[in-house]
Amino acid sequence: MVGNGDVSADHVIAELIDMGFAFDKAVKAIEVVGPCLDDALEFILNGSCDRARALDCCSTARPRTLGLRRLKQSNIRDHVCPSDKKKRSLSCGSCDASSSKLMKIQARFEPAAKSSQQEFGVHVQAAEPVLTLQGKTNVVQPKLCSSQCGGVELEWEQKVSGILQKHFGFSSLKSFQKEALEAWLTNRDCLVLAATGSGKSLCFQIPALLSGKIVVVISPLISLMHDQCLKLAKHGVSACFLGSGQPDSSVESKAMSGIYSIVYVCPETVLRLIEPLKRLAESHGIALFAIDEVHCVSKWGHDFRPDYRRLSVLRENFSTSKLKFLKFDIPLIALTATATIPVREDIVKSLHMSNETKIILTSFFRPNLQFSVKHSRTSSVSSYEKDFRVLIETYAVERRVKIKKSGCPNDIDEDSHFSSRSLDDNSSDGEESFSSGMNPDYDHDGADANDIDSTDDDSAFSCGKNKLTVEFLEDELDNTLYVDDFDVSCGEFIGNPLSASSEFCQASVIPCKEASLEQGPTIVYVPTRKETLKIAEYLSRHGVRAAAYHAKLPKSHLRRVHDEFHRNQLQVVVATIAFGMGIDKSNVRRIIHYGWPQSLEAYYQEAGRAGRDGKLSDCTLYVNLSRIPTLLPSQRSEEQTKQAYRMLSDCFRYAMNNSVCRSRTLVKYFGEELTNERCHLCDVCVGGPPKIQNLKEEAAIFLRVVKAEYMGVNAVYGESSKRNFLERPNFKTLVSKIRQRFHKYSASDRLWWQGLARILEDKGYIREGDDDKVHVCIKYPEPTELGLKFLQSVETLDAYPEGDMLLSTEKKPYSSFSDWGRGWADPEIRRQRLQRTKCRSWKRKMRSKRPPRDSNTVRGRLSAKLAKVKH
Ligand SMILES: Nc1ncnc2c1ncn2[C@@H]1O[C@H](COP(=O)(O)OP(=O)(O)OP(=O)(O)O)[C@@H](O)[C@H]1O
Ligand SMILES: [Mg+2]
Repeated sequence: MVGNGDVSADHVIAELIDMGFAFDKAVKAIEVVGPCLDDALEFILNGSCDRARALDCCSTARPRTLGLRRLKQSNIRDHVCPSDKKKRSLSCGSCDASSSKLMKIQARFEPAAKSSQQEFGVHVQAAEPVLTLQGKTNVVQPKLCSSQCGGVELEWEQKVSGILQKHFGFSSLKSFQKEALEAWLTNRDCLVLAATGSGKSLCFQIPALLSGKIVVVISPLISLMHDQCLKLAKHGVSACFLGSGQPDSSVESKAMSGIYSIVYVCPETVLRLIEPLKRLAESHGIALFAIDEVHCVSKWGHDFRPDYRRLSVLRENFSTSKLKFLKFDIPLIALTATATIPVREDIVKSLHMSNETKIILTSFFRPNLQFSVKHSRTSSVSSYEKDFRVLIETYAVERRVKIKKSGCPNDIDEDSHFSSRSLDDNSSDGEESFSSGMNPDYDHDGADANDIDSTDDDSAFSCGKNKLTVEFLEDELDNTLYVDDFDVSCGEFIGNPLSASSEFCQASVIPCKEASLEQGPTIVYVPTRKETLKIAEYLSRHGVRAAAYHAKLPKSHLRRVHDEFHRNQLQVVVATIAFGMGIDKSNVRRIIHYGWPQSLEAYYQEAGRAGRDGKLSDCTLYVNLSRIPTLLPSQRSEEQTKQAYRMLSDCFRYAMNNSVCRSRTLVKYFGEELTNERCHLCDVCVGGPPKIQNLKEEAAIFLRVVKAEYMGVNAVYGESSKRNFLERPNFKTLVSKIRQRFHKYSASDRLWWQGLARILEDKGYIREGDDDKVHVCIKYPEPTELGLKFLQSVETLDAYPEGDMLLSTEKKPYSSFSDWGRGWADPEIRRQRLQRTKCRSWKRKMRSKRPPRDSNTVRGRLSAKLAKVKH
């Protein structure tokens, strides 16, 4: 029928697809019930439809939207506001004997509104509000009072277990999830700190299903809310998201009238909706306020959002003192995977969480992630060639296998050059967003004398088949994707059947180092937008199905990347931090950080996208160990800048360290001591630390020079004078002095001394003299008492050389300016350098010979004008 060119059927299918239903589902519905939208809808949602009535209804001119509303509301309302029939009230004596805990737990299941049932006594359990697998309302009959049938705990655990099986396909709760539920059942606020991918979302999803009341979830990103709503719909739970990214204006009023079990909302919107939420609390009951990714509350966190800080209004407005119909303050649950100890304290304080807040702290350790750090300049195509060779080869093998299986190379070839093609497709709507709001506004590390990094030109960019315009070349840190930055086609999700082959069933294999990586996608995180495009283009050119992702790309492109990534159609996404929080795809096998992350929290958060199925996954950090990271977001207060530098410094130390297990360092950063000494997977555990060295002689020289300079300046200007500090030589000058005074070290590398200074600082022998600023690396070293004592002692200084120290001792053409000068004497070095200079001047010449700009574009006209002025 559908395939026979039936126009009305096609029309109905199109409408269904518009509503967000899958094509095959729409086709099947039409085949069964005929080309009637209402009946097709009923068939999809309820899994059945009276065929005779369907035919009858097709001839009735009933407004389509009304039909839809009737279906949705009757289905969902039925269980969101459980009717008298669905409840059993017990005022029996057996209940009187129950403990106070029982009373509290029972209160959980009462609707907040003063309903008629309340007059009959305490409800033991509300009907379970669930949608069946077919999307049909299904009310589980309430059970008898728990004290009658053997224990409250057993009662609710059984109930949860049923919900878990039915909706999510899991056999049991994880212990931290159980603890969080227990806290909620006893009306306590709760702060959950659990590893990425551990399953925090269930802690606030189950209460909605268990109580029949509404759970309001505050979430920072629209893409995250969208993903979660889609998943819930798949699991048969009605949910929606609200915010400026919500295209359907009716969803908000529907949510406020209690249609959805779970309402996701961005912080700005929840602040606006306080009054409607109060009415919702009275009419339907709000079971819980969940604040997801709660580290955004804290100024000390890596992703501070000012609106998150104002969420204390939830406690202020939804407490018994404000709302007389409440029996207890509506509990808050706050969840994050990346909060250091100061951040946790800040969260509890700023959200006005109660003094009895239950803190659930699980291990941050991810046993299936193998961490490693590699040195790379990360800025040139030659680095890409070196660093992405294995990745390209891996996917090439995958392609070959696919071609062999399908026997049709064309199918697969079509997918290459993905990123370029996708961007081209969107060029029209993307143009505006690319050219607006981009400030090349970040601190560059002043390349110092010893840095021999050759800056790359844009040749890699312009020589590709699909040229990218200059509008793509902005170089700013990405803004995190705020709610407004991402629009989605629908925001309303009604439960769909749970697929039998649930991708959420977790594998519980604990990988060992011998295991090899399975096939799966990769996310490459880069610090700037420009690099997302450069690298995606590079990978596409080498046959990898790769796409770029950053907040300023066209929304349609971002949507497509999300979509294709989740459907395994993309092999690599090259992204800024905008593709971080909440990406929950089970089989991500590799996370590559290509450049310095802004903090270890951000790093761990992004690395946490890997291996969510529990299988071995790789997290590699490629950074230029010869450069101090200084890339910071613009528009920060002085205090925030200091904090940002502190976080960068922690990152820098993490990468430089090569003697302590990486996982150990990472979890320690979040205040956890790994029970095992090592993870047995990271590069340090597998490759072992470098050879320990006695650095006494160098340490003594360094301390002596620092002491002499420090004393000298103090002697001239007095100890506490401001001038004293300004006159003090900085680290670079100190190294020059060492080179001048000690012949043995005349050709030594500054990087080596930088590593030594860090070791001395860690030991407490020197300190930073500049108290006004935070530096990633010590800038004005000052000797400490301990350092001066060490100078007098015969103590040795045994230490592992760090990343920069090892790098500086690796063979390289020259290690200092003097060596560089000497290099000209070597004919081979001279030839190479002259070759490079020739190449540069040739490129300059070619640039000047570029064809005239297109007079149809603003840029073209402007450059023509400029050329005129020059002449
Ligand atoms: N009890 C459980 N048993 C098995 N799998 C579970 C359980 N709870 C959650 N999961 C699975 O764990 C995965 C991660 O869940 P979720 O997205 O809630 O993680 P998260 O802790 O919020 O991670 P992130 O910090 O990255 O947001 C999901 O795919 C989910 O299916
Ligand atoms: Mg989460």
